[in-house]
Amino acid sequence: MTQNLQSTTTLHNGVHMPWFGIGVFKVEEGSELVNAVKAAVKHGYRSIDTAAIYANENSVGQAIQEALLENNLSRGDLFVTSKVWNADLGYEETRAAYEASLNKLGLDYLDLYLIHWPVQGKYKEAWRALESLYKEGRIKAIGVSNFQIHHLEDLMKDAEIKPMVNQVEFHPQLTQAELLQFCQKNNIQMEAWSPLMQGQLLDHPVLQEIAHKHGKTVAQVILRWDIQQGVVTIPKSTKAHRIIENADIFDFELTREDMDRIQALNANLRVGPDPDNFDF
Ligand SMILES: NC(=O)C1=CN([C@@H]2O[C@H](COP(=O)(O)OP(=O)(O)OC[C@H]3O[C@@H](n4cnc5c(N)ncnc54)[C@H](OP(=O)(O)O)[C@@H]3O)[C@@H](O)[C@H]2O)C=CC1
Ligand SMILES: O=C1CO[C@H](CO)[C@@H](O)[C@@H]1O
Repeated sequence: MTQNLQSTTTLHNGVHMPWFGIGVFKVEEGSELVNAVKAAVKHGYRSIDTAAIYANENSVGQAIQEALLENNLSRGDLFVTSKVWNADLGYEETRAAYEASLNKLGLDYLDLYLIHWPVQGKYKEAWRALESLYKEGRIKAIGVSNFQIHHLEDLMKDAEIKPMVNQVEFHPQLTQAELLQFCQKNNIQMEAWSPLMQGQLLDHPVLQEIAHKHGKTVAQVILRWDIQQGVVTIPKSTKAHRIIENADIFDFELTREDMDRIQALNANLRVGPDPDNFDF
């Protein structure tokens, strides 16, 4: 299936989204972040995932500008995602939050803009704002994050445009089988956040055994497992050698048995908040 780091999935509106990207949660504004994003682009990454709440859009924007120049790329070569934070959910508020993110990033459009969390009673107005920006041609694709099946069903009752992406916590201990099936049936692209479970899975014996068999690292096995089952993945690292390592997953294939063994590690364990029970 996926051939290389720049291979894309086609969203239901025809937009091409890379299967692989870099996430930048918990990386503050500054040179460490700028260098990480630049290293990623230099080594072939084309997708960057940030959010207003990460408070690092200025540095992401700086890195994008420098990376485009240094690698002789144009804006259209990159796929940039940001997210509207909970405090800004509302028609006017969300439109204003989009402008604020664009300003910080120094961009005139985003490839993907997501509702970060399904705050009850708030996400439908925010979705209307995303739909309006999309229809005005200001965003290439719109989606949601941390939506469970019932949130998606509720949103789609009133939505004019179906979400193109749902970005959720997804790793071998939280395999989200029902949600994945629902999204695939509805042509909503699943995207994995904390794909490495924030580093907590790297010494898992089953994953180590599979990694050893393929001459790969555990991180590479997990990320390969994502894309082999049609899930976009965005591991975070600020270390150049890991940025390179994480992306080096296009020269091997997990067997059906490997895939099933990883799937069987599911324990419905989260590192992040439960979308049905969060309070922020
Ligand atoms: N929509 C949402 O609600 C959320 C979205 N996200 C997005 O998903 C992205 C990824 O998730 P995140 O929570 O950052 O966690 P990840 O699962 O990507 O894990 C990141 C951690 O693993 C370490 N790491 C990365 N690669 C390797 C490697 N090859 N070997 C060993 N350790 C490694 C990193 O350390 P180091 O940097 O030192 O290499 C870091 O500590 C975020 O950055 C963000 O963009 C995340 C959380 C919530
Ligand atoms: O993406 C994320 C990381 O930051 C937030 C907290 O500050 C999380 O809640 C969110 O899911």
